[in-house]
Amino acid sequence: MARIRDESDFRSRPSKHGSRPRSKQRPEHADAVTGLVTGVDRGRYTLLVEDRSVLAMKARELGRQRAVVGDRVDVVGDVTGEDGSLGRIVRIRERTSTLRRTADDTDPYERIVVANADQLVVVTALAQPEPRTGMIDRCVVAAYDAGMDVLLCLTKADLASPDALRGLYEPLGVKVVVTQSALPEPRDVGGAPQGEGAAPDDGGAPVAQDGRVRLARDSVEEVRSLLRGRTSVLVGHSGVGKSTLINELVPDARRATGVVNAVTGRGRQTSTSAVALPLPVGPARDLGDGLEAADHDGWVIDTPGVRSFGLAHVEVAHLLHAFEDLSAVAEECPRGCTHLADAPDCALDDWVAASPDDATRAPREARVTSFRRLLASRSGTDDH
Ligand SMILES: Nc1nc2c(ncn2[C@@H]2O[C@H](COP(=O)(O)OP(=O)(O)OP(=O)(O)O)[C@@H](O)[C@H]2O)c(=O)[nH]1
Ligand SMILES: [Zn+2]
Repeated sequence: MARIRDESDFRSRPSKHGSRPRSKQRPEHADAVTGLVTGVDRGRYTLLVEDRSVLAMKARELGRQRAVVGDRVDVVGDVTGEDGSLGRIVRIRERTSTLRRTADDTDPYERIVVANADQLVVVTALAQPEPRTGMIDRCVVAAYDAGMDVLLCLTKADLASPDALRGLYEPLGVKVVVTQSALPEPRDVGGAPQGEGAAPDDGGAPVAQDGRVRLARDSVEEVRSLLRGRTSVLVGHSGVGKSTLINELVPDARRATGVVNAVTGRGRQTSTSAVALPLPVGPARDLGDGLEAADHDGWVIDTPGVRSFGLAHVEVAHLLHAFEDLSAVAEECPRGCTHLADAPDCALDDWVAASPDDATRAPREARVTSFRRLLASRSGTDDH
């Protein structure tokens, strides 16, 4: 069978300096199998290979290349997934997308956060904590720059209205979905509320065993329908309800992340590593003991450590390409135009001014204003 040559052909040539004989498979890695990186923790990778969870490390020949969650990799060695087994990652497949963030105060490196994802889900509470548009803007910029779609998931709609935020982001083509806590269930007269889903005595929203509120079922299923068949990265500030949502979408999240925990031997997953969870096709599905490929339809990637995106690496021209209409208009801009509100003779202003009627002007204006907000957020200082 013909085999495509790639960099591993080069890397596995015998060294001029060493005379150590190569093992039989090494030059070709003909026995390599493909896996999906679902977790990374301190140099140990959790992979899904067929329907097995396999632990692996990087082969030396990968050099400084780093695999990240979402990567497809070729792995050799012990890929049984049995206790104590360890495979070796010999190749990282070409990525269809890379979600990056620039170095910031707390992290001096530019990092690829996740590979091969096609949707960024920005989880934002409508209240408690108050929404921060600066953070949402930066997420939108990072996603569009990576060629990913954005889904804005507005939580806690039982506490505040989503209308104002919709108005800010729908003009940018951002899809918006709204979740809220479940209404209190009518209680049996004389019967004490019991177990999961039971209403607390104050008549507030039902609370799960872990103390979190239960979410309205239809709102969770609407989110699920928007995640189906896709690889989605969820980001959000602490307290916005991201874990609550993930637990409802992937009831086995804890068991699934247990795969990662087994690696470190610690009770909890580290707070800085992303983890990919298989999205069950429906609410009642149980994944069983393993990550059964047939039982899921899409991946939900949780990023506990990512609270913001440094965007210094994002170029204006590249970002503009995510907006076809604005990109065409901006062809008429003076050279070096920043396209910001104070830019002289920016064609975006002419475009709004040239609206044939009020019904056209309002959405054009909203789109330009929102786009300029995104541009301004690249500085990374606009944290409100
Ligand atoms: N009223 C209301 N409260 C909610 C809703 N969703 C989540 N909460 C509550 O908000 C609080 C924070 O939710 P979490 O899911 O822990 O938030 P998180 O974003 O995962 O935050 P960290 O765990 O700090 O990363 C919890 O007390 C939840 O019960 C909602 O739709 N409505
Ligand atoms: Zn311009």
